[in-house]
Amino acid sequence: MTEFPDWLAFDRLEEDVRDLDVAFGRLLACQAHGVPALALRLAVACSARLAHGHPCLDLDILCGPDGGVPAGEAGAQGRAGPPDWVEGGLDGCLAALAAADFVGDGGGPEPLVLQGHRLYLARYWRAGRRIREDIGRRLALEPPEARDPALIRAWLDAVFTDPPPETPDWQKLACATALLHGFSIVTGGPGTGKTTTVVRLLAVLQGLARARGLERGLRIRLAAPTGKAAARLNESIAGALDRLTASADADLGAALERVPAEVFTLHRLLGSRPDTRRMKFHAGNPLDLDVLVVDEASMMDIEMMDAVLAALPAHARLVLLGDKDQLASVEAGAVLGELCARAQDGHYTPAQCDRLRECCGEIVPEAWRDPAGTALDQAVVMLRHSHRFQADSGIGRFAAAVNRGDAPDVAALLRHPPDGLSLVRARGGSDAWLRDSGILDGHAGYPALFRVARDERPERQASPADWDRWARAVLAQQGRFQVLCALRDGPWGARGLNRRIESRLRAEGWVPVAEQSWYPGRPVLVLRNHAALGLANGDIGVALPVPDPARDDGWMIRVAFAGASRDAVRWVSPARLPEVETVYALTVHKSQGSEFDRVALVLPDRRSPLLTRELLYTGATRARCALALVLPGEDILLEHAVRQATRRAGGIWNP
Ligand SMILES: Nc1ncnc2c1ncn2[C@@H]1O[C@H](COP(=O)(O)OP(=O)(O)OP(=O)(O)O)[C@@H](O)[C@H]1O
Repeated sequence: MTEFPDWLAFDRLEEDVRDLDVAFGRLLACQAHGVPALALRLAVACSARLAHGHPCLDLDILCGPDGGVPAGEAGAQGRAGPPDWVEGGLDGCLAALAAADFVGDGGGPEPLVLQGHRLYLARYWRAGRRIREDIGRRLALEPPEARDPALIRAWLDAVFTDPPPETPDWQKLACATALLHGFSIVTGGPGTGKTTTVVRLLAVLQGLARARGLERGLRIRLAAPTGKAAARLNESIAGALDRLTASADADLGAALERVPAEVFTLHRLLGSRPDTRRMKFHAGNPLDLDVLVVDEASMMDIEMMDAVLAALPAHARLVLLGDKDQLASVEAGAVLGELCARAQDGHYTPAQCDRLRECCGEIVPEAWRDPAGTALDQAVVMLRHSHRFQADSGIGRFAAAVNRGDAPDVAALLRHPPDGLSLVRARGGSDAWLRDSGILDGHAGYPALFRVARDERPERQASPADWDRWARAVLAQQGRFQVLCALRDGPWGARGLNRRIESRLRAEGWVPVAEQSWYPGRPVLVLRNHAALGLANGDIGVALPVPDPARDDGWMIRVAFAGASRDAVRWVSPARLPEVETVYALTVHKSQGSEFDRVALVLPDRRSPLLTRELLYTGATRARCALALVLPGEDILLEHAVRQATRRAGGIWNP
């Protein structure tokens, strides 16, 4: 085996260099001849950046004042200037890469690609290029439904009958925008009406398709990145359909009947197979559909976006829904964030404003107009009015202040918390915070979960439907309250908190003795996809006792998971479950796509690069009614988190 040259000193890179990254560096070093050590180190750093969600190594950031510390960490480490191993600054890096035969311009077989000042692994560069080209083609497409503005207007007026909560009616504008383009995005914070808007859009699309003689209607599919997000979208689509159907005339009623409520996970939609990256549906075997709506699109990474676009027929529309301000996917590429980078200010051209006015009667205000707007700008609409939070609601105000990076406002809100918001200090080794934050509350906290599991349990001879009903009640209670945290490890991470909460629940008599790991009421988190069981990474189930005549005590434990439709329950034997862990505390990352009535958001007691503005915002907006912020450390940690916006290297939409 070739000796690993110690002059490369990858361990001095000050990156979170993984074994995988070093192995990549070794491979390049073995094959390279006369290549500067700096080029190899940059290649290893580029590979290491992927673990932080960056699809590329941005040399301007690396050589800039923050010194290339992974996004958001510069302040935490207080370092100024590039790291020591970057010899000769930006010019030195560019010269080293120019001399490396493993770096190309994307046209050849080289494993790395340099574009301007950004270094990519070729695989991600190619995926980014395919995404740009595909979205560009769909933006240029004029869908058949877009050709008759008067008919569009008639249909939009038929579905938007309530007085709008704001002027202009951004939901109506979002519908019109999505009708006019083969690719569109509706972004907005929690409860801004993304689902409501898309149900109206789909009804209008079906109405317009029928009007142009397409009797079979459009083939529409709804999807979301995770099972949890898919289940939630299924519920809210079904609710929105019910509400619209209640006041619909015959034409609208017929169109609504053709709007599906079933939601697929993206993996299921694409036909993912175990142990291979290849999907059943791809460019050579495209999906058979006309419209695809993907919710929670902020969770889509670059590879998933690439796979979805590839599998979508050329004529099909893609509508992405999501909150651009949420945490991006853990994998590389904040695709939605990049695509929505200019959404805040609209940038609609005069021609687009005229078209929108013709199609929906709404006038885009001057502040959102821009004669230099791009094709992508015209296809993105940001909804701004939350129907979930009143203007004075604690959660809404807190989330908005965090999103603005307004640390003084966040501090002021926590000094005099409005309804729905509370600050709980966890100090001096005392467990009082467990009670103060609602975790031990008998009506709303975890004891309520055990109470429903114990008190509402059916009689032994009850019917299967009764057992399912009970399981649904337990799962509904599980969805009412959740402890969230920033980290996995450490006393204030998910692992430490789970142990602490479980032992406290044991002390209070809810959880049985330590040896009994599968006890009634134990909530568990699935850590791996399991296609055969229909379980996805991130699904949460609850262990419950059900009758088993074959056993001496007459009972066995099964884990109940919510099924695909509203009343369905999947019962799984613990022995068949893939990797799971107890989940009294869930990381904010894993909670994406879920919502709870009440949330206790526990911060760590020291600074962490993971504790960012996006994480706080995402955690806070998982709560519908009440948010308790638990602070075990100094207030300054919260201030740092609010100021620490994730700075991803971008590089997908504008390489
Ligand atoms: N124009 C509107 N007028 C009145 N109520 C509305 C309107 N739009 C949405 N709502 C209500 O606001 C709530 C949230 O709407 P919706 O679920 O569509 O938002 P969302 O952006 O998809 O939310 P999230 O993704 O955070 O779940 C629903 O109860 C819905 O009925």
